[in-house]
Amino acid sequence: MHNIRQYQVPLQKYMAMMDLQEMNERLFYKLLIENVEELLPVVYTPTVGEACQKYGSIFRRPQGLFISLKEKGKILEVLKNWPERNIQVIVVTDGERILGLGDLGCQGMGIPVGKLSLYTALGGVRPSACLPVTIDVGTNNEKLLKDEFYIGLRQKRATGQEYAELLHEFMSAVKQIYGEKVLVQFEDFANHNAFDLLAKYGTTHLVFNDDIQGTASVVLAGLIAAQKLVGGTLADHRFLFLGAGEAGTGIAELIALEMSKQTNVPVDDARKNIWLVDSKPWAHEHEPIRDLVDAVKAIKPTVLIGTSGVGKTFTKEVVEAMASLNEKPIILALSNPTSQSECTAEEAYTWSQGRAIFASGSPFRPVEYEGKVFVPGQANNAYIFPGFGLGLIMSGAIRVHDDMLLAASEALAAQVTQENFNKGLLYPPFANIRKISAHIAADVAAKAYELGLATRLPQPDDLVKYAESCMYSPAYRNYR
Ligand SMILES: O=C([O-])CC(=O)C(=O)O
Ligand SMILES: [Mg+2]
Repeated sequence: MHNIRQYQVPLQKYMAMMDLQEMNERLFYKLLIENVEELLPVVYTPTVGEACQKYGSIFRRPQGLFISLKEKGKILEVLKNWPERNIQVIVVTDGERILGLGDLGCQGMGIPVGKLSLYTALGGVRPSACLPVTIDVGTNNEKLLKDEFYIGLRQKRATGQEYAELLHEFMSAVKQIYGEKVLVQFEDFANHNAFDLLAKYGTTHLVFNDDIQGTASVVLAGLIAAQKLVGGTLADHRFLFLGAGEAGTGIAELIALEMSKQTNVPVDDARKNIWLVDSKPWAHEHEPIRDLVDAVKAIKPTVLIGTSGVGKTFTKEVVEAMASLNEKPIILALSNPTSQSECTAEEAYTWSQGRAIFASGSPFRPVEYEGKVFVPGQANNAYIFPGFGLGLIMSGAIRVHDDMLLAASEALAAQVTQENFNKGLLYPPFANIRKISAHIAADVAAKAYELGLATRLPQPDDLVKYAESCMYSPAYRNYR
């Protein structure tokens, strides 16, 4: 750590950590686990975003498997080149929508690599069981196409049938070589492909989309926890979203599902409390409203959620309108990385005179406002997906079910202590993340057994203990 801390520039810390991962995997994970709050923003959001933008010029060795259009018809063979056979989790991207940064083509590889290192560090999945994959169908990023250091195919993105066939070959090959229980996590695909792939493979494969389902689960956990701060239940709230993409609609659907379970109302009725700016699938009867401030004034939401990928859209006017409507406005600025955040923590607290309950997608430092210190929560997907994946793996689940997402949200919300609430936190500190992941894994596994989707039988008596016993630990031995 002393060595890593010599670097002032986050990207240099990132490169030093990637070198360490390559050179001494055990030490990499030991550092990451023991210094998780300090290193998470280095190996993951926000620094990983910058790393992807500059991936070609900081390239050292391939850290994952690239599968390009040129490998069409040979994907099974390509997979066989990977040195490990016993794969449990694949994180795959096509690089079209990396965080809120757009199309980075092949340079998106930093995301599967980073997410899988969190599967290991936070969820205890063995490093050798993790496979990062980037599907290279080209890029529409003109700057990258002209960049001498670009590492991918220099062509416009393949779409339509050509795209679908490559993805289908990949999904079939993966099941053929690694079996039915391999978890495939889709990450940072563009909206249309993300929804299509999840719908298409959800019934035949064990698939999970972190941007839709993981984000939904982590945000729902924060909202369940927030009820302890503001009182009442989810059904007492009105939600307004800016951005109806993967995250926005994913969160909205999961909130509606949870509300409908809590209050026994049909999901369609629960949806009436949720509004998305510019959304077709969620359209309500209402005259058109042009901008967000007017939407806030007209809808009078108690919760404002930013999932647009566009920074600085929660302006002073917007936050002030939320604060004038609510004693404790809940404001979630979820777009990543920090540059795309809808507002900063400081803006949320200052413009609401210290009344906002705020969380963001990317980390912000504590803020002092009128002598009081506010610690912003981070609605970080890393709270959920590592434990969620571990729960699927340890129960031998063969499909993902929405009720498992609800179980994960409730498990995470239950880990927020009174002491955390006293500081205004909606999420527990990351320092305890392995314990949190074990609890999430246990509850997800329990749900898999309950739904008849688990294949590891008999069901262990104590699922938390069992989860802990499954977790990889980078322990050093004492030699005499
Ligand atoms: O990476 C994160 O922290 C959340 C995420 O998946 C994204 O923004 O695409
Ligand atoms: Mg993502």
